[in-house]
Amino acid sequence: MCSGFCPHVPSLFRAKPISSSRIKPLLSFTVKAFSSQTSNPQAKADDVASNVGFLGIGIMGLPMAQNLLKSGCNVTVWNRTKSKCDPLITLGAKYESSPEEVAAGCDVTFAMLADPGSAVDVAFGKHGAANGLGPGKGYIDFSTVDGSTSKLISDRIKATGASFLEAPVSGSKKPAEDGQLIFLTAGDKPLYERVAPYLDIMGKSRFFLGDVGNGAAMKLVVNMIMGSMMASFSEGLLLSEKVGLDPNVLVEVVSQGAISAPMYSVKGPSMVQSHYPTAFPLKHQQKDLRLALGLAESVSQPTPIAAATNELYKVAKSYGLSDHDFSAVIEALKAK
Ligand SMILES: NC(=O)C1=CN([C@@H]2O[C@H](COP(=O)(O)OP(=O)(O)OC[C@H]3O[C@@H](n4cnc5c(N)ncnc54)[C@H](OP(=O)(O)O)[C@@H]3O)[C@@H](O)[C@H]2O)C=CC1
Ligand SMILES: O=CC(=O)O
Repeated sequence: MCSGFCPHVPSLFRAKPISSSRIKPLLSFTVKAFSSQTSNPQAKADDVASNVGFLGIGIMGLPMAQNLLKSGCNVTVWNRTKSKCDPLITLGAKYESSPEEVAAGCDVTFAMLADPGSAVDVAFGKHGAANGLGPGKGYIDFSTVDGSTSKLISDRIKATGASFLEAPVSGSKKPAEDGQLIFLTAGDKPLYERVAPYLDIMGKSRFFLGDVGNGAAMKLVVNMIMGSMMASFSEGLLLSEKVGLDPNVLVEVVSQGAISAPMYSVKGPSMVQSHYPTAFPLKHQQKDLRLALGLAESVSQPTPIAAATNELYKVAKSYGLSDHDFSAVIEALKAK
C-alpha cells in the first residue's frame, strides 16, 4: 500500500500525514497540498471559534454535529423532523426553524441530506439556505449526490456571493461517531482551508480533488465498489451455508486473507443471524449505485457488475428493506 508520498501518485491525490495530532488555529494552520491526513483527539473549540450551522440531523448528521459540539463549537441546527435535534439542543446547540435562518446566523453551514432532491431543497428551495447566504459565508454539502446536482447547488450558492464546497464522506455511522470520516472535497479551495479544522474534528482524513463534481464522482465510485462487494459477500455466505459449511467460519477465513475488509468482519456475523441494524440504509446504497451507473453511462464506461448489483438492491427495496442496513441485500438472494 502506497504511503501517499509515492512519486507515481499524481499530486492531486496524495494524502500527506501530519506529524502533530493537534490541529492548528483557524487562520494560521498549514493546509497540505490538496489533501491531508490528521488525527483529531485534541481538536478543540479554541481552534475553531466561529458559528457553524448544521442542516440534516440523520444517522450521519447527528454524530457529526455532536462531535462539533463536544469540541466546543457554536453549532446551530435544523432538521425537517425537529425532534431529531433534541439530543444536540441538550448538548448546547441552538435551533433555528429553517435552513435560511441557520445560514443567516452562521459563518459556515454544513448540510448532510439524504439524496439529490433533499440536498437541492435544503440548499435553495423555499426557505432554503441560499436565502440566508451572502459574501463571506460558506456552504459545505456532505450529502452523497451526483456531480450535476452538486454543480447546480454550487451555482445557486455562489450566485449569493457565498462560497461552496462539496464534501461527501466515506465512512459510516461508527466512523462518524468516532470522528474518523474521510472527506472527499472539491470546489472552493479557500473555503476548504477555512473549514479544514472542522473536518479534522469530524474526520481522520480529507482530500481536495479540484473542481466541483470530482468529490461526488470519487464518492460514487467508492460506493459502487462497496455495493458490489456486499452483494458478492452475501452470495458467498449463502452458498457456504447451502453446501454445509459454517458461514461464521467463512467470515473468519475471509478476515485473514487478501480479500479481508472491515465491512465483512463487522457485518458478517449479524448477517448470518439475519440481523441488519442500520448504519448505512439500503435505500441510500441503491441510490449511490443508481447515480454511479449514471456517471458510468456519461463516459461510456461498462459497469456490468454494478448494473447487476443495482438490480439486487432494487429487489431488496421491493421486500421493504429500504431502511434496514445495506447488508440486508442478502435477503434478495434467499428463496422466498
Ligand atoms: N449512513 C451512512 O453510513 C452514510 C451515509 N452517507 C450519505 O450521507 C447522507 C445522509 O445519510 P444518513 O444520515 O445515513 O441518512 P438519513 O436517512 O439517516 O438522514 C437523511 C437526512 O435527510 C433529511 N431529509 C430527507 N429528505 C428530506 C427533504 N425532502 N427535505 C429535507 N430534509 C430531508 C432527513 O430529515 P428527516 O429526519 O426529517 O427525515 C435526515 O436529516 C446520504 O446522502 C448518504 O448516502 C455517506 C456516508 C455514510
Ligand atoms: O456511504 C457509506 C459509507 O459507508 O461510506
